Amino acid sequence: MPLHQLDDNRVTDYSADYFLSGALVTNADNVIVYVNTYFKKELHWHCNELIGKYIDKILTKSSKIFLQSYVLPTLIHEKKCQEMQLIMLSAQGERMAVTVNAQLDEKGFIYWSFFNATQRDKLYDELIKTREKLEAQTERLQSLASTDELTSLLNRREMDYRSVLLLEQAKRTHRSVALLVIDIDDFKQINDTYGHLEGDRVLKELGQCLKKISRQTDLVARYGGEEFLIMLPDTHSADTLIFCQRLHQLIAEIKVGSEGLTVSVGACMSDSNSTFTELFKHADNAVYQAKANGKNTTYMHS
Ligand SMILES: Nc1nc2c(ncn2[C@@H]2O[C@H](COP(=O)(O)OP(=O)(O)OP(=O)(O)O)[C@@H](O)[C@H]2O)c(=O)[nH]1
Repeated sequence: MPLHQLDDNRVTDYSADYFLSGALVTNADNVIVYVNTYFKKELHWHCNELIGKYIDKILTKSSKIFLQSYVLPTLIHEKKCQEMQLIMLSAQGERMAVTVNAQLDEKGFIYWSFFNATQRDKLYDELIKTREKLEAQTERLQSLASTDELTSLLNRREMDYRSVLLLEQAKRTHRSVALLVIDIDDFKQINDTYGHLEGDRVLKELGQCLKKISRQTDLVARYGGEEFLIMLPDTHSADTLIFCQRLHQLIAEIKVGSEGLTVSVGACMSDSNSTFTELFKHADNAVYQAKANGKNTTYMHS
């Protein structure tokens, strides 16, 4: 324990034992030659259990690997290493997260200081948990803001947003896009006859059916009460009509009483100048035409 004599004969003890951090010295063979009493007080090591042993003794397996692969080479190269994160072991094998600074002298001795980082790690863990919670909440809010509650399809706002992006992409790649407006036939009558809950069940099943028939890249939305939209990228008019035929067949499998559900579909194809507003207008007019043609059919805008 070094004692320092002041000019006026007062003796002041500046021992490293008073520091609230571990101080340790290793020689050129990585053997411990000095430890302060922090190792006894906080980690319950007896001095003689450590002096003469390799520094590995107080480190976990992964910290030993880090020591050999990074810390020692860095010390040789740069003479010092700062704020490294290691896990130290107590005499009973308990783990303690530590921040380590180390300095190499010209004789090969390394002067290590270990700071307890448990509190910091706890705080860090809490911050990570809080961030994960916030991310999950944000995801949920984003999903709520973009999907229709009843059918889980895209809602109108999300469809308006995504359709513009999809059309821009189609223009860049010179591909055509089909827009379908799907309107349930006589839905008011379904509600009036079977009640609103049954009407909701029909909307839900139709939503699932549209999702099932569509590709991952298609946009499928509930756009209004009983009006649905599908946007098919990279699709030509012949394929669109085949798609609509299948759509009518599949939708007929949804039963309302003893009858199969029917829809009227208005379809239109994009060209290189189409905007979503124009396409929607054409497809919407086409639905009216399909209704005027007796319902349960598709009308393609030309
Ligand atoms: N159950 C239920 N009904 C809804 C919902 N949104 C809208 N509707 C009903 O959908 C019906 C639409 O009726 P109309 O616009 O007259 O259309 P329609 O009866 O399908 O007639 P056509 O379009 O000519 O075939 C109305 O009765 C609305 O109340 C909903 O979320 N749930």
